[in-house]
Amino acid sequence: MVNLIVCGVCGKMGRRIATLALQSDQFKLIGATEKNPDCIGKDVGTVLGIAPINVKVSEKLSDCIDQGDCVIDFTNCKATLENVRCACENKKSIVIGTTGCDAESIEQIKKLSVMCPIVMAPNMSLGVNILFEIVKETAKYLGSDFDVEIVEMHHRAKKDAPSGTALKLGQKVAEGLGISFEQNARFSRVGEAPRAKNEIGIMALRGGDVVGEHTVIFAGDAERIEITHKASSRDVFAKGALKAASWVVDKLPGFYDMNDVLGIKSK
Ligand SMILES: NC(=O)C1=CN([C@@H]2O[C@H](COP(=O)(O)OP(=O)(O)OC[C@H]3O[C@@H](n4cnc5c(N)ncnc54)[C@H](OP(=O)(O)O)[C@@H]3O)[C@@H](O)[C@H]2O)C=CC1
Ligand SMILES: O=C(O)C1=N[C@H](C(=O)O)C[C@H](O)C1
Repeated sequence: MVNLIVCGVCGKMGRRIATLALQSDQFKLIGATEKNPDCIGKDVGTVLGIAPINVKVSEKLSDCIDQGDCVIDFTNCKATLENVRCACENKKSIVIGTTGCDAESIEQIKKLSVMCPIVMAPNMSLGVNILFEIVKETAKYLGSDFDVEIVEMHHRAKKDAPSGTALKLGQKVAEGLGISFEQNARFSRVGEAPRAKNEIGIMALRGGDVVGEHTVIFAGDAERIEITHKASSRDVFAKGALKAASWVVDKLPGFYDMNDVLGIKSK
């Protein structure tokens, strides 16, 4: 049984993770945090719309970390960094789903992983983690004669753009082609914008209640491959986050991703 703490429990992801954890016999939800003042201090069950569970929503992770084994964080990058620091100082494991972190923040999180085990992944669904490998292999087979464009669509409330998943898909394409992602990524093409060889285009669409859709287009002369993943429920991410929590809880300190959790060996 994993004693679990969910950070961002009143958010779209936090609610699903907490709800599924409460339905599972592998987890005991012993704590939760939130920034939204309408949630802080209330019983977690009450904010989830079920019977009270006798666990209050805290304002800070340090208020509830003691009894926890593992923390799951789906908040924002500033909060994530504070939560990683708190989890690692208290020798607890942490699963991070938050996206939109800059390179410097990710570097700080990696440094903290010498103190505690951390799983960080921009997408916790099985399908997208398989897609990462398919895309890398496809880029390797097709080579630079095929132009790669990545298109993602998410709900109107998403705060970061492009999605963390789209960025990682771009990195996988670059790995497959043996080129630098940073030097070849081209975001939201506008104006006079002829296509350079090896460019990896990334476009972000926002609207409605779209849970998460990613398409990678490989466009050649007179033929095109398009590979799409569509999530129609946040539960695919929430289940992946819980799987990561079960996996990471007894691991040694280190920085892990969903390939480690799912046992996917990247070629
Ligand atoms: N890895 C994956 O598989 C997935 C990753 N994500 C990522 O997860 C993150 C959250 O997504 P989502 O749930 O849709 O976003 P939401 O905005 O719905 O939820 C985030 C919640 O975290 C709260 N929060 C902010 N700061 C703190 C803090 N210091 N302590 C505790 N809680 C805090 C927010 O409160 P307030 O609104 O008051 O700021 C909000 O309730 C995003 O970065 C998203 O991209 C999403 C889906 C899947
Ligand atoms: O904010 C979201 O909703 C999602 N964010 C993740 C990302 O940025 O890649 C994953 C998923 O597509 C949903």
